[in-house]
Amino acid sequence: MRYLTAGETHGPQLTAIIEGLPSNMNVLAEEINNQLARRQKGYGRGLRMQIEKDTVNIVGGVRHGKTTGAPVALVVENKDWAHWTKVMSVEPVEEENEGKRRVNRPRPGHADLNGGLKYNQRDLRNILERSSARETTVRVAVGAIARAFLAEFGIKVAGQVIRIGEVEAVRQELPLDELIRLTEESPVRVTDKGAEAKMMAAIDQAKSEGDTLGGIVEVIVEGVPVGLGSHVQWDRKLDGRIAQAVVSIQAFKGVEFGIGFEAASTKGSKLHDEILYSEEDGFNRRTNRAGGLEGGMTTGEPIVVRGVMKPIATLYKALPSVDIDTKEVFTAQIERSDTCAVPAAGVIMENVVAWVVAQAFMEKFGGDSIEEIRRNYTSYLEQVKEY
Ligand SMILES: Cc1cc2nc3c(=O)[nH]c(=O)nc-3n(C[C@H](O)[C@H](O)[C@H](O)COP(=O)(O)O)c2cc1C
Ligand SMILES: C=C(O[C@@H]1CC(C(=O)O)=C[C@@H](OP(=O)(O)O)[C@H]1O)C(=O)O
Repeated sequence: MRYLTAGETHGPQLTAIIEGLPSNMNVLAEEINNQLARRQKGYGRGLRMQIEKDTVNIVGGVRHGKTTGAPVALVVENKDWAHWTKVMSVEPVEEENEGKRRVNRPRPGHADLNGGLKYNQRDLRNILERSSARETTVRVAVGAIARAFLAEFGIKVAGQVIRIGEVEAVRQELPLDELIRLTEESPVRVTDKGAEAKMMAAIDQAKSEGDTLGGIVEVIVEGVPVGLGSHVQWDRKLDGRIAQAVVSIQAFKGVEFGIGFEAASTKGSKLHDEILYSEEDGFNRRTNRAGGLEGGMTTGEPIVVRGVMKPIATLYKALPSVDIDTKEVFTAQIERSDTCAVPAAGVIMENVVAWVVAQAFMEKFGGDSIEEIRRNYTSYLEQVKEY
């Protein structure tokens, strides 16, 4: 399975094409819209989220709510396009519009300068339009389909915010449904009410200072069988593939699994998850410090992965930059911007991780219809049970 996205942040729409989904799988616009709505929430976002009302248009590969095996095409419209039609027009614009909203003072931390130099663009809008995290709308729509696929096999995905700026949330070990319920109620997607208030105050303060904040989000995938991914080739290792998906989210700079970076200062005897066996549960572990992955393969324990998001690049109190025309020192251009997008990014991370796990599941149990995959899966579970 693979997918591509296209579209600009202020263009008419974002598009995704997914290739390789099995037939006879339920794909409901309502489920996709639910994920899109989750992505739009989250304390700290700018005015754009009040303009958009993201909903999906399924324009290929699905009939009467089920996949046919053909590529699935998804479209999400930009409501903001109405305000940008002239600036963004695909036709050459008239002279009077030519200079309007041209970007010539690159923002440190964004893609503007590198993209301008690389693609030889003198209007950096041609870079920012595509580097913008607006693109994640359709990645989330794709992830919603991956989640629906995983749900057919009892696999669930959830997420929570662990840190915003200097405020860390106390992590509770909760049943996944409870975690989902509590984080859905929280504007910053935490279960720790004390941290919630402090995080919101930190975002307000950063905003009033023209500054921005980053943070850490955690994603948990429960119900995965042992043996997704593989140890035999570098690009089949599932931890590596999940890491790639996480760091591909705009502004994500780090990733860790299970106990993560703490592993560096933990002795082996205190780190590795002891192997247990019982008739009822088969092979299992008392602990899950590995975060559900060993040797690039799932252990059967939940996948636990965290991603680090840097602070938003566009600062209302802009940083020094250089005008690409005059080469003079100026402050960077200010585009309308978020103060903190960590809670929203947590939803994005859930969905990109769901995609990679669904992809690995398809590789292992793959078939052309959901029925064929179910047969393959059931037979593998028998093999594992009898091992
Ligand atoms: C949900 C989300 C919202 C974002 N909003 C903004 C924003 O309003 N302004 C901004 O400068 N960057 C924002 N970013 C981050 C930029 O898109 C990102 O920093 C930029 O594309 C450069 O890529 P890099 O940070 O991965 O190197 C956002 C990222 C995410 C995930
Ligand atoms: C549009 C979204 O996020 C955008 C991501 C983004 C960036 O630079 O990444 C910059 C802002 O764009 P705008 O100037 O249009 O407000 C955010 O709003 C979205 O998440 O749907």
